[in-house]
Amino acid sequence: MLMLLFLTLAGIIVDGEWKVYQRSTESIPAIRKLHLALQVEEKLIAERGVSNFLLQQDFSEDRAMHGKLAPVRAASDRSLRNLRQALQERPGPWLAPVMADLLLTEQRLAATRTDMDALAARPKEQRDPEAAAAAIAMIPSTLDTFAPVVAALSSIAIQVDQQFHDGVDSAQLATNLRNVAGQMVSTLTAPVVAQRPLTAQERYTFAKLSGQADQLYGVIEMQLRAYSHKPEFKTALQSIREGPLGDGLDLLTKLFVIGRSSGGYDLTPDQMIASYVPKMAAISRLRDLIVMDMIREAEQRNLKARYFLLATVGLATLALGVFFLLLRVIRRRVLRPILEATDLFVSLANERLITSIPAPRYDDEIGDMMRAIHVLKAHSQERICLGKEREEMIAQLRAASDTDFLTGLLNRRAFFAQGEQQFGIAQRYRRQLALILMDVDHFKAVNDQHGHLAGDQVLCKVAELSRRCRRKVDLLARYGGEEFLLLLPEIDLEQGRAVAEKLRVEIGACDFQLDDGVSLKISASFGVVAFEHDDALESLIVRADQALYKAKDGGRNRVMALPREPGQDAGGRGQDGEGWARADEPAKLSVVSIEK
Ligand SMILES: Nc1nc2c(ncn2[C@@H]2O[C@H](COP(=O)(O)OP(=O)(O)OP(=O)(O)O)[C@@H](O)[C@H]2O)c(=O)[nH]1
Repeated sequence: MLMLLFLTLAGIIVDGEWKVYQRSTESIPAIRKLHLALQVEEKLIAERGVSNFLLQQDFSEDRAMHGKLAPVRAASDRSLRNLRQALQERPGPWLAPVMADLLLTEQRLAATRTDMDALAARPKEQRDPEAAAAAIAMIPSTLDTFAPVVAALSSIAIQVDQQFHDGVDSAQLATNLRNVAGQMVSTLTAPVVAQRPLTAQERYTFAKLSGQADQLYGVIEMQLRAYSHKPEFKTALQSIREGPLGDGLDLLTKLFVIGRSSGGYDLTPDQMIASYVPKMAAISRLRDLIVMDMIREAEQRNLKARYFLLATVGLATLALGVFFLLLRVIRRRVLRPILEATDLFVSLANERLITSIPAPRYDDEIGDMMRAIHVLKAHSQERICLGKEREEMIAQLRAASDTDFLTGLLNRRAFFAQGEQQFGIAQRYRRQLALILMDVDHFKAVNDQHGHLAGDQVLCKVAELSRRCRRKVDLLARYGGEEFLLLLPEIDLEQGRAVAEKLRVEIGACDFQLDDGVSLKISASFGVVAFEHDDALESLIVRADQALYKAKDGGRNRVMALPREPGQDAGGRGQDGEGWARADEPAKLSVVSIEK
């Protein structure tokens, strides 16, 4: 967005300078075209003067007279050609109407020349005076046709650069002055040729023209005040004052005075032309001076505009470069680190500590922030480690508090905690649940004969064998000393008995290898009960204990499965052992006892 704004601003400035440069470039050809048009005007005025002069003479047979006409016509044609060529160089929407006026001028000029040549071919006395007057009048009308071309080119030159307003006006006024001066001498040509007094019309025209000449000069002088410091302008104005409006005008005024009375002029028409016409060149020189000065000025402006344009483009490019560099630095040193920091904060918040934190590149605020994130990450890591350690410790403590330190089985506390759950399910949903209480037989003797450590080994082995016998859902615990508990969900009394029997067989079949190389054979007794309307896990254990007692009492190494008798309450060992039998005897009761 910032970049767009900058580019727009730079574009506007460069575009402004480009327009100034373009205008100044267009200005030079526009002034040149106007100059060529003013030259056409001058040549047409000159042709008019010579034509007028010749029509007063009898030159049907005079080759020399024809020789005077040809160069002025050629000059007119050349100037028209030059203008036409220049106009086509840089065409624009203005070209079509200007070319149309130019064509009309050329057509009128050609028609005028044809008429004039037809008249001139006859001896002077045979010429129709009206036709001669009409032919003479056609040349000014050609000038009138050409006037729009000059006006159009003047306004184009001014439009391109308003600064040239005075210069364009002055050049036009100079051409007008040249025209008026030419007309003045033309007015006197006929009377001087005929050596006759001036007609009233001629007197009026001359007086009017001489007044116009004075006025035009005055205006030109005023317009050129800005150029008064330039000596060449001073000289040019002075030569007009001294030439066509000085000696020249004095001569014409003298002839005018004679023409008002006698008409006896003391000079020939040729002498008059030769004395006056060359003086008119001073006016054309002033016009050319004005035009050349405008062109010089336009060229200087064009050069200046080019320098400005180049400087603006250069500065804009430089500024753009600096701007890009600045943006890069801001992006590198501020924006990117902030985005990185945001990602890092999010990572830290989500405890994704594997995200690496870039090392701070600079010793600035962003660097401080990166260092702070490093510290934050270290703290988070520490906190998470501590948390993990704590959880592990809790787990270890929990495991330790639930586990029997010798056998690794559940201890009595954990058995009750988890067993209550199973008992609750059985009680609530009337599910089957069996409990086996196992006691190693004559274990005291093992301790006594082989030592306490050997006793521990035996207990560990019994625990291992028990582990192999149980399912995943069964709870196996060391109840205390050499007693073990096995709680079997979804198992009835008979199935429980079978499990106990299997375990009894396995223990009996096992060789208990002691560290001292002695191999022992041991047995265990089992009390088995199943859940039957018991109101607590303890009562189930009590009943299992009773069954165990009966198994011990029955001779050990046997399984006693004891169903709950109607109305039986929890009781301890020492109750009547009635109702159990040896396994090898057919069971008389529902109690089954197996002895190896
Ligand atoms: N090595 C060892 N001995 C233990 C441990 N806990 C209890 N005892 C011993 O186990 C013996 C249990 O003996 P008694 O209760 O008399 O029973 P018994 O010798 O197995 O005889 P019956 O149960 O009647 O077959 C005691 O001598 C206890 O000291 C233990 O963790 N390790």
